[in-house]
Amino acid sequence: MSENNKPIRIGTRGSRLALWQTHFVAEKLRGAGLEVEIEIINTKGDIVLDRSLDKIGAKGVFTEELEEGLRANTIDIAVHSAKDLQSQIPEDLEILAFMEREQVNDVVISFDSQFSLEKEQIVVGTSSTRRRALLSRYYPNVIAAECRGNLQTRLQKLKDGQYDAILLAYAGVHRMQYNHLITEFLPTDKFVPAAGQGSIAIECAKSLPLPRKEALKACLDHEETHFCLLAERSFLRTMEGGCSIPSFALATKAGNEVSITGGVVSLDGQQMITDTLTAPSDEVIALGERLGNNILQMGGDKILADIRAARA
Ligand SMILES: NCc1[nH]cc(CCC(=O)O)c1CC(=O)O
Repeated sequence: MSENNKPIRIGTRGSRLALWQTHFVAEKLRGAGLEVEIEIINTKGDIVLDRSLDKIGAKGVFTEELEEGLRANTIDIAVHSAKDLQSQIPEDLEILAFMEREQVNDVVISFDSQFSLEKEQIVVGTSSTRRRALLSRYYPNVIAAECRGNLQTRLQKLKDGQYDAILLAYAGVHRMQYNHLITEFLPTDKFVPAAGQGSIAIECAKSLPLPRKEALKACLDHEETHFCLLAERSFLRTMEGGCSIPSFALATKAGNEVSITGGVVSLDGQQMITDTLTAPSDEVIALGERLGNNILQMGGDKILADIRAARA
C-alpha cells in the first residue's frame, strides 16, 4: 500500500462533543473515499475537573497530549474545537483546516421553559470568564456561578438544581442534541463569542506529506470560515489571551472583505473595550493584530494587567 493510501489516523479527546466532531470529520473523509482510524487521547482538561480552567493555568490544556501524538506520528490529524486551540501553534505543527462554522451564539439552557435572565435572585452557571463577565455586565441581577466539566456534567449539575440556568455555546448544544432546552439565543452584539467558537479545527504536523495535506484540506476546509478564524486568532495572539482571558472576537466575511468586532471585558463586567475594523480578506492577519493593538491602547492593557494582578 502506498503512503497516501494508508488510513488517516484521527486523534481526538474522549468527550461526547469531541467524539461527535471526530465522527463528523471521519464521515466527510470516508465520503471522499479515504479510510480512517480513530484514536482517543485524554488531555489534562478532561482529567482535572475540580479546578476552573484559569486555575489549571497551562496553555493548551485540551490539546497538549493530542499534539504529542502528531509529533510522535501516532496520529495524522487532531480534531479540536477551534475555540479550545491555543492562539500560538507550536512551530512544528500547523492548522490544516477550519471547518464551516455553525451558528456562533451563546445560548441559555434551562429546564424551566419560562426561565428569564431578567428574574431576580437567579443563579446562572458558566464555564468561561468571558460569559461570566458579560453576564455580570448585562444582568447585574444574576448570580454568576462556576460550572465546569463536559457538557453532560454541566447539564447534570443544572438538573441537580445547582443553577437555574447555564450558558453554553450553541454549537455544542446543537451537536449534543439539547436544542429543546434552549430558552434564549444571546445576541452576538452583546455576548460576542470567543474567538473560534462554532468551528472545528484540524491540526497536523508540518511534516505530514503534502499530498495527504492537500487531500485533507480539500475535504475539510471552509474558505470563508478560514479567513474569519485567522483574523480572530490573530487578534487573540495580539491580546496574549487564551481561554482564561475574558476576550471575545467575531469576524464575518462579505465579498472580499472581512470585518471583525472584538475586545475585552473586566472580570466584574464593569469595564469593556470593543472596536470593529474591516480589511480585504488577504490582510486578515494584520487586521486581527490591528484590532488587538487598538484594544490594548484603548485601555485593554489595563484590564488585562488588573486580571493578572487579581490572579497572582
Ligand atoms: N470550552 C469548551 C467548549 N469548547 C467548544 C465548545 C462548544 C463548541 C464550539 O464552540 O465550537 C465548548 C462548550 C461551550 O463553550 O459551551
